[in-house]
Amino acid sequence: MAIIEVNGVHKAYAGRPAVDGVSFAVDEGEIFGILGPNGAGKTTTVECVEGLRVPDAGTVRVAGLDPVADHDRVTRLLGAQLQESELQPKITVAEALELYSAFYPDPADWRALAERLGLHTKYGTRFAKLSGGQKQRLSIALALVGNPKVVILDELTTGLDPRARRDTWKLIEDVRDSGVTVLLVTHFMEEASRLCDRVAVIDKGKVVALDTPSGLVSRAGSATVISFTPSQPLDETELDQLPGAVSVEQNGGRIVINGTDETVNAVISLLARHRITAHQLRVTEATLDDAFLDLTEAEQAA
Ligand SMILES: Nc1ncnc2c1ncn2[C@@H]1O[C@H](COP(=O)(O)OP(=O)(O)OP(=O)(O)O)[C@@H](O)[C@H]1O
Repeated sequence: MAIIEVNGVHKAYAGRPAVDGVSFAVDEGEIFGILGPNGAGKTTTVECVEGLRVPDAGTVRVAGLDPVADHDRVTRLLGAQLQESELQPKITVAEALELYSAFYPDPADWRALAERLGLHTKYGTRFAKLSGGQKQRLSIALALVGNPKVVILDELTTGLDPRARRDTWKLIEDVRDSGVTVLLVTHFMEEASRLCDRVAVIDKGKVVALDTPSGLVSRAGSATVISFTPSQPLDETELDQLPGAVSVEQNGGRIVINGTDETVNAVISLLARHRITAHQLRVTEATLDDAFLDLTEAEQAA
């Protein structure tokens, strides 16, 4: 069942469209990613979901409620991550958790939450003295303190080192496993691949693709790249006719074929048939990075 429904949302700033007919639905219990280049309209979209911006056209529903007309009720269902600048540098971890839990009618036990997020040894530490990873954990704790059904996390791991980023991913999985739906805005392909059940790729205010991370990868024009240097020249027509081959390039004796798994098997049979040896045979799989570039490049070139 969809807990967030965004339908044909448009939002312009001073006549310039930032969000241009965006639609998607987030199912209860999933981690749904919004991925896109800078300025694509991701933040504006989630601000419409939070009721912080009013769409010029289209509708948004959170658990069936309008985030603008039913703002108070929606605020109780949604936990949003704070921007760093929204916390006073001198506030301590315990003070921030206690203060924010007082904003909600039915808050979580903030001490249990702090323990779950590994913040219980930092109660007396001022916000300004926390490490980047600890600040992120506090912002997640504050997003969860109101016992939300949905948590919205925007650029969660930007600026974190690889270990802190991985720790944060584990936390997000734990949050989802506890029954909270997660809407995650990210620039990181690895983060989207690892965490998200489904991803909407937004570019220039439009959803250019919506699929599982592996679905997006397999849609990329060239899911598998096969390259090798044959011991003897190969007939180009035969290469072009390989099943699944999207493109074949020959450069200085090296052959590079964009294709599929099926193409890999066909290349091996072709080589065996002609008794040709392949030197430095490499088969690489496309990643979400490739899919993202494929999906957004056409637009950039336009
Ligand atoms: N308050 C505003 N006033 C005017 N223009 C804005 C405002 N907020 C965003 N924009 C413009 O709207 C477009 C979309 O911005 P938005 O912040 O939604 O994109 P984003 O995908 O979240 O980008 P980023 O990844 O860089 O945070 C951009 O061109 C941006 O410059």
